Amino acid sequence: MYKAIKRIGASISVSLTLIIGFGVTALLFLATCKLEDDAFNLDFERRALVRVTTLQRGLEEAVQVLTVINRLFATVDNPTREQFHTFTAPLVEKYPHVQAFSFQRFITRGERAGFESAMQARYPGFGINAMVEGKTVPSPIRERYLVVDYLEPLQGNRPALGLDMSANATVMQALELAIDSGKPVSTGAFRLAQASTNERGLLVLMPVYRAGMPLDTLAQRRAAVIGDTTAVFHARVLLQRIFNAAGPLRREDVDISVFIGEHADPVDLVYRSESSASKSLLPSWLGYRKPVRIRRTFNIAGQPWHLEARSAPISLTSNHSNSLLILGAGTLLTLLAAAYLYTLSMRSRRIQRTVDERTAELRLTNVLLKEDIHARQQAEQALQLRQRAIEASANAIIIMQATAPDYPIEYVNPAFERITGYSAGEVIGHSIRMLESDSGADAHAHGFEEIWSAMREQREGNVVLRNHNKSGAEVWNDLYIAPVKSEQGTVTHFVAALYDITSMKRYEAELEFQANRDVLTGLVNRNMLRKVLEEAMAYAERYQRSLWVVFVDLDRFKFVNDTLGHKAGDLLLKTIAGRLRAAVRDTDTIARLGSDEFVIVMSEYTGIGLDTRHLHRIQEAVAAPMTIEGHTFFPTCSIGVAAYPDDGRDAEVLVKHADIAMYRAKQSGRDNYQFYTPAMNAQALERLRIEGDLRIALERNEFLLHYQPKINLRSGRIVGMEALIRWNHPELGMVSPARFISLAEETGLILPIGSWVIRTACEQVRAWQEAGLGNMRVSVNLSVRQFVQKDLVSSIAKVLQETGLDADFLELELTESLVMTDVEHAIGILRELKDLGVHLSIDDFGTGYSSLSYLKKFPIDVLKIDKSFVRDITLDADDAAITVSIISLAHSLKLHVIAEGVETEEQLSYLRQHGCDEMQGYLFSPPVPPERFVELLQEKNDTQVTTLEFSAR
Ligand SMILES: Nc1nc2c(ncn2[C@@H]2O[C@H](COP(=O)(O)O[C@H]3[C@@H](O)[C@H](n4cnc5c(=O)[nH]c(N)nc54)O[C@@H]3COP(=O)(O)O)[C@@H](O)[C@H]2O)c(=O)[nH]1
Repeated sequence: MYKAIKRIGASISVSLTLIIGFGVTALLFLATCKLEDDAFNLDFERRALVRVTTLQRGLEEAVQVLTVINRLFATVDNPTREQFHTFTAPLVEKYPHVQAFSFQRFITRGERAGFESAMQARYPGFGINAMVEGKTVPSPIRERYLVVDYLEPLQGNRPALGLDMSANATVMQALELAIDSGKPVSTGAFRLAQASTNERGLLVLMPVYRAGMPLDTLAQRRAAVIGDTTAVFHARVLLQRIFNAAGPLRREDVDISVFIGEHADPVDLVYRSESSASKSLLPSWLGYRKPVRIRRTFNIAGQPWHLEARSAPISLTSNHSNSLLILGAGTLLTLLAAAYLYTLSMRSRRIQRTVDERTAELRLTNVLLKEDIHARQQAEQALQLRQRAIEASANAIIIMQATAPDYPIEYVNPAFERITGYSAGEVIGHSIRMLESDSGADAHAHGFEEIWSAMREQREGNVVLRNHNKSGAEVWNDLYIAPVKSEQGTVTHFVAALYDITSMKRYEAELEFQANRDVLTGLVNRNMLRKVLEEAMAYAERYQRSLWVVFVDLDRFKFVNDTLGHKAGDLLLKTIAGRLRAAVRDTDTIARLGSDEFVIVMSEYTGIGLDTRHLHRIQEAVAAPMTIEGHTFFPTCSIGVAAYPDDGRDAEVLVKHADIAMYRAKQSGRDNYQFYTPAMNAQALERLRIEGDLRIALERNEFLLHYQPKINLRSGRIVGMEALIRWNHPELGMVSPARFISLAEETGLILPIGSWVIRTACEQVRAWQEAGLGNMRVSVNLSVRQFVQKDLVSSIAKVLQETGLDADFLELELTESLVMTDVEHAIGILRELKDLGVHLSIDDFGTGYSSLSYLKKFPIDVLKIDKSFVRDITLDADDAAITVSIISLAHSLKLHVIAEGVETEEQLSYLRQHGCDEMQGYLFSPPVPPERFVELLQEKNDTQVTTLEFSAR
């Protein structure tokens, strides 16, 4: 853009220079031209006027001469031809511009012949002639002739001699004027007889009157006229001679046209002088200036003359030397200036171009330089970025020289120190060998061998290393090594990337742990147990050894869990896990299957046989008292054992059989161990069958209720009864609730079954009331599932309403563990039930860990002492003490207290002695069918019931 502007500027300056230069030059030229033209015009005008004056003077002079000649005739009467010759001869000589002097005489028709013959004597062949179409021919007969009589000089004018001029109107017209005026009169132009060409001439006439004749009037003059003296002028010659005679007027730069007439009528043109310049073949407009014209009209002898002087078409150079000089000089200067400027401009342009080229080159160089710098910067930035990236890398980067055998370290990044604990200063220059921890026994340590061999073979290598950092902590590293080659392809270095995969390994271990371990206790889980067991079986098979699968289940764990919560339960489980670990051999595997179920895999090894002492050790370990959240427990466990290969060759089968055996141990009163027998398997199968039958028992109406009386210990009367379900199985006979209630709980069948129980009990009691058997209260056991069902209260209200039993005669028995599982929730439900009007009783009281503070909040009516305390009440001081405490506690809380499982008089006596309110047990009656219960009512309540009577029954 800048260049273009400069170029335009240069062009403009040159153009301006040219314009101004030419403008000034033109102005100067024009001004000078004007001056020169003015001067020329003046000069020309002056010279033209000189010509006009010369012409005028010449003509006047001729007229003067004519006047002189005419005086000859006025002075001398009828002068002779010789006289005429003598008189005119000097005049002819003096005035060469006069073609001839003549005397023209009027001759009448009659005089013609005489005249002609007289003349013929002197001039043979003479005749009066006339001019016809330029030729002289004998004049026709006329009345009067005006004949050229005297003619001087004759030479050159002979054709005119004898010429009759009377036929020439021009001549005659002028003659008349001359006759009338008595003055010389010039004719117009006409063709002269003596002229060889078509050139014309003129005559100046002056009348010749007869001597002595009066001439005062016109008529006198016309009458007196005899002829005229004539000066004959050959117009061109006349004018030529006049002008020639003028000397200085002979310049050829003036074109002169002379017309005998008032205007420049071409017909009247008698003379034209052409300058040599006007004869140029060049057109006038081409380099010639416009001619200057001077016109003058003057009168000579009554004849108007018109003269036009025209400057010859001269070139601009003539008379314009100065202006042309100026023009030339100006043009030259302008051109020089323009050329100079142009040269300057061109030079400037050349310089500019050179500068531009240099600039472009420089720019290109600059661009290339910039690109180079940019590329370098980028390369540098890339290097820096890589350097920073390496520096910032979370992984250790190590660069080693490819110099065997040590391959010294040349560079380590900050992550290296973070991972290994070694600073750059500590390792640079040293072999990577220093990183190898002394862990020869570690299989992963062999990874370093792979690194060394990779470096020796100059190839890539990758190993996972379990190593130790500087402080000795275990670290897992994933180490990649790769050779770094020079441009020539020589391996100069090795670069190693050391990834700290310790966390990943830990996480893997964690995952593995979670996949195979029980999170709570850290023991092997069910999944891992199978693997361990399969390995152990394979080992046992290979070495023909025995193998035990020991199923350990804590007794009453559910109680702890339900009463103290999961946290306490977890603590208990962890404690038990630790105890089991301590109780078994290192080679034994302990697994936790869930809840309080543990499985121990015991293998027989050489010198380490399997016997029941191992089981005892487990029992003893578990049974050690433990205190959790201030509560002391004496946990026990039930153990089932299945032996490989006798009890199964499959891991699952073995565990299942051990479970069955454990179940049997539970049934056998807990805190014992049982070895699996095929019979147990049959029982387990039966359990499954019961479960199936249980689902249809309600529909088949196979359930019935037995009622166990509750006896007031003061009155000895039946004051109520507990409704206990019975299942009259079509094949198994009467099935105890102990065999199916827990199963019904597990399957959820307890809800419809429990609902049936409540309704049936209410109907029965209401029926008895209506039958007049008294207003006794019936208690019904409520399972956990029933207690937590949402419509419990409403469904009970509905049953009461539908059966018509007053709520006061219904008592709901809830186990201690049930209400202590979620105390706040339990309190809410209990209050609702209480609001309904039913009685509430805590069953199995004393077996759990009821908080007294909570107990106070429960809106309960009765505490039922568990039969396990009653059983040994007379044998075990603790049980006796607990029983007494419960009675005392109940009373202090203004609750009734009832003891169950009373079988002996001693028990009864003890309870009565310590203020127990009621009792229930075989001592009085087992649970009995309704009909029997009616009989009992009738039997017992109608008589005074005493202790003795109980014994007697
Ligand atoms: N949720 C429900 N549970 C019920 C229902 N019916 C019974 N049960 C529970 O089943 C368990 C076993 O009951 P059962 O075999 O009927 O045993 C009861 C009595 O027969 C027995 N008992 C009564 N007196 C004595 C005695 O002197 N000695 C002795 N060894 N046993 C005796 O005690 C059982 C009653 O116990 P409890 O309920 O704690 O009062 C049992 O847990 C029942 O609760 C039911 O309909 N729903």
